[in-house]
Amino acid sequence: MKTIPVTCAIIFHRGKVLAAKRSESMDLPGKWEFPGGKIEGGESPEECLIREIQEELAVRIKIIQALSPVEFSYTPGKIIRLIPFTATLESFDFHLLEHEKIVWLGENDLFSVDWAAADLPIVHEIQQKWVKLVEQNKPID
Ligand SMILES: Nc1nc2c([nH]c(=O)n2[C@@H]2O[C@H](COP(=O)(O)OP(=O)(O)OP(=O)(O)O)[C@@H](O)[C@H]2O)c(=O)[nH]1
Repeated sequence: MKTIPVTCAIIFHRGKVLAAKRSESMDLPGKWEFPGGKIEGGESPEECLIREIQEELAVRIKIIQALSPVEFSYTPGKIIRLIPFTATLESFDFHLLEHEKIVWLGENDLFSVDWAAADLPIVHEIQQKWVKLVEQNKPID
């Protein structure tokens, strides 16, 4: 069975987290996710995630901490290992280079979008740890 490692960023800003809607040209069109992508040869998960967020949203992030990875299969014979990290923003000028739209979700609307199935355990973990994560993912200045 092939396992594909995919990183994703839970970007905190002003007490909310960023969710991104996959566009028609992507897999799982119309589903919501945490932006990120597949690890490419030789890079660490953190290097992958910083690169993917630049490529998809044109912003720089600072990685803060790892959450629990999720393994999920959409297609027989293929497993995605989704590796989440919380992060803060180091630049703010978003350009949506792949996604259809983004929204910022607070604690009470975490489940208001149609998440990709693999993301649901991550959203539950975020909800459980919400207060601590908001505190730990505040910019220092
Ligand atoms: N980035 C990302 N991918 C996710 C999430 N949840 C989830 O099921 N996936 C799935 O993970 C797979 C890889 O994601 P991707 O398409 O963003 O990877 P990528 O940018 O490297 O794309 P590529 O296929 O063009 O090289 C896709 O099948 C996607 O649907 C998520 O929260 N973030």
